[in-house]
Amino acid sequence: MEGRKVSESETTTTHRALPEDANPAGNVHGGVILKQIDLAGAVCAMRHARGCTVVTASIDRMEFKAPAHVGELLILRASVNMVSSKSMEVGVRVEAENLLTGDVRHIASAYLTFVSMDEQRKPTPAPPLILETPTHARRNEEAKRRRALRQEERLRERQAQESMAQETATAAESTLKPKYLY
Ligand SMILES: CC(=O)SCCNC(=O)CCNC(=O)[C@H](O)C(C)(C)COP(=O)(O)OP(=O)(O)OC[C@H]1O[C@@H](n2cnc3c(N)ncnc32)[C@H](O)[C@@H]1OP(=O)(O)O
Repeated sequence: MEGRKVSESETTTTHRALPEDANPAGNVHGGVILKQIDLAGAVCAMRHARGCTVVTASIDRMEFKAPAHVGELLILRASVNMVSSKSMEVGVRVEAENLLTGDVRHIASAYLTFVSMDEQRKPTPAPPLILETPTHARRNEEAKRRRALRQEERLRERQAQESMAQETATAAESTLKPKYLY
């Protein structure tokens, strides 16, 4: 499959924060920002996987570094950091621009994993990623480390679920058995 350059899918989207996006104090809800992150990331992933749809498989833990306020413009910049076989890590940086003063603040950064899907809605390979700059190479290295950590975490969770299921089955079996046999 032919590779695709990082610059071919880089995406910038904006969202003007309106009163319905915020709490009574005028701070934009985290969920609103998260939705915009997911949308921007999906556009970027779809541009990379052109011709396939994508689904969000995971969003890494994220922190809100500063509040965004009603009236401000959220600016979301998304780019593909890494492609493995069927999944892509997309990084999204969110800034808030005060349209009156021009002041811009970093609000949050997030890393999302999207999976490209074929017409039968089955995971399908995504085009390899062509890195063009030292920044792309650095982000790619960091993304590989995050992928390894994610895989370890998923394995740990699966093992914990399996051992819990085993304990539940054992407990159910012991309550079914009569306690005293005469
Ligand atoms: C419009 C939207 O955004 S949809 C919004 C919400 N998202 C969804 O509804 C997605 C629901 N989840 C699913 O459909 C499935 O769990 C999928 C498609 C994400 C993965 O399905 P699986 O059967 O696990 O697929 P499979 O084992 O073949 O893995 C496919 C790829 O997904 C990756 N993957 C699967 N689960 C995860 C996860 N939790 N986090 C990160 N990557 C994941 C795998 O590593 C693999 O990538 P790779 O080939 O590059 O290594």
